[in-house]
Formats: sequence, structure tokens, C-alpha cells
Amino acid sequence: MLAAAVAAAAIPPAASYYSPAKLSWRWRASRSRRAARIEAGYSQLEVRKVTYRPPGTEHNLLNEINLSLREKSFGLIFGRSGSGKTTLLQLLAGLSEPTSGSICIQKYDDSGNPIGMSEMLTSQRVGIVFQFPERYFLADTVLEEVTFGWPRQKADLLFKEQLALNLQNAFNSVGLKTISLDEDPQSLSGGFKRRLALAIQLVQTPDLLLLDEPLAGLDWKARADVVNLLKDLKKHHTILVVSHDLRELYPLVDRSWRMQMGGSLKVETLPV
Ligand SMILES: Nc1ncnc2c1ncn2[C@@H]1O[C@H](COP(=O)(O)OP(=O)(O)OP(=O)(O)O)[C@@H](O)[C@H]1O
Repeated sequence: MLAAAVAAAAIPPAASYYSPAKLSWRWRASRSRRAARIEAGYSQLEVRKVTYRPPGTEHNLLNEINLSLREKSFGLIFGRSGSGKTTLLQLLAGLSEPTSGSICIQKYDDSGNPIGMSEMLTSQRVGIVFQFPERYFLADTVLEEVTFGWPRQKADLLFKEQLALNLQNAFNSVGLKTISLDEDPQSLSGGFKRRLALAIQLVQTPDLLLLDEPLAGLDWKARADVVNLLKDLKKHHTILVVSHDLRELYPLVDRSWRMQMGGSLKVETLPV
């Protein structure tokens, strides 16, 4: 029902960041990636010696960052305010480019030997939920919010149907299937707004989900709700989080790093 309602909706492509060509590519790419996932072994996100200096400035914000995170695991980056955590997330999301180094996905066999060449991690393969995502909701209804920027041409019907199915899966996985699509996103509870922001990213079936301070600004009940949701999502998704909320996220974490002032990253067990 949800998929049919969403596929039938003709929403103008208000945002250019989801062009039909880009989405078609993503759809084909995600199908081939799904087929690849059936192979034995595993893939891993690898950040290799990434340095970042903003254009026109004289100091590096990030220095030779190395990080690896296996698929379907949960990584957490913590550290003092201003140390460069969000800057790193922006590089991973493809919103800015490293000055040097690379960010890629490498496949391995069961014995840990690399299979073939690594693939560059492109922005199409990454979903990012910024801090306070509800501040960026634009639409009057949940339906418009989630279909914002979808193609509207008839030729894209099959593709829209696929997106709608993805959406149904995303709504199921974040526990949103009971809400009305006509509801105003701003009228949802704090926890449900975060669920909606996650669902919008999951429709694109990203290989990597990045979350910047996912618990910030929520009351204790919504925080527990989001932690439980992330625990479920981790079973099927690779998640990398930047957060100060170490104690609450601790039970989910497979790998953690401290971002140090001066922009270097150090593997470190959580200090809880
Ligand atoms: N384009 C830029 N040019 C110059 N400095 C920048 C630029 N972007 C960020 N900075 C500076 O880089 C530092 C790191 O910022 P960043 O937001 O990545 O830190 P953070 O660890 O995420 O902090 P917080 O925990 O407060 O969100 C800050 O001092 C910030 O002012």
C-alpha cells in the first residue's frame, strides 16, 4: 500500500542532488552490489592517509587519517569539539575532496586477502544524516519529504516503483510504517523525526551510513529509541557515527577512534 501510494505521487524534482540519471545509476549499481554481496568474503571501508586542507588556507584540518571499518559494523569517532570530526564525515560523504589520500571500498576473501582493486567510495554510495536533520525538513507532508527530488517523467515509472519499494523497506526498517503519509513532518515526535531522516537516506540503499551526533537534542526516551533503532540497522548496514554520547552508544560499537586536536585519528577503546 505504502509503495503504491508513493509510486503514484507526482512530486516535482525540486532538488537537483537526486537527478534521474544519478538515481538510475544508483539503482543499477546497488543491484550489482547486492549480487556481489552474495560472494564469500567481506568488504571494508578504507580511509588511506587522508589529509585535508581547506582551499585558500595554510593549515591542514586533517593529517594522514587512516581508518578501516568492515561492512555491517558500527564505528564511532569521538573527540573534542573543533578537532575535525565533522570535516572527516564531509569528506567521507563526498561533500569535499581530500587534499591527498584516498577513500575506498576493498573486498577481501574469507582469509583476509584482498580481492581485486579497491573501488573509490563515491557520494552516491553514502547516506549522511546531519546533526538536527529535522531542521532541514522542507515539505508539508511526510510523503513530499521522502519523495523530494524523485523523477516525475512517465518513462521513469519502473524506476519510481523501485524507489517506492525501497521506501517501503526503509520505513519498515526504521519502524515508521504506522505513521500517515499526510502528516506534517514537523508534528512528529523528536525520535520519529530522526527515524524519518534515516528512512530518507536508506531509500538510496547506501553502502555507508554516516550520522553526525544522532542523539543530540533528544529527550531520554527518544535517545533510547534511536539507540535501539541503530542496533537494528547495524544488522544490515555499515554505520559510522560522530558523537559525544559515548556511554549510550557503547553497546553498539565495534570500532572506535579518537580525533585528536591537530586532526589526527587514533584507534582507541571508548573511555567509559
Ligand atoms: N572550510 C574551513 N576553513 C577553515 N577552517 C575550517 C573549515 N571548516 C572547518 N574549519 C575549522 O576546522 C575545525 C574542525 O571543525 P569540525 O566541525 O570538523 O570539528 P568537530 O570536531 O566536528 O567539532 P564539533 O564537535 O564542535 O562539531 C574547527 O576549528 C573549524 O572552525
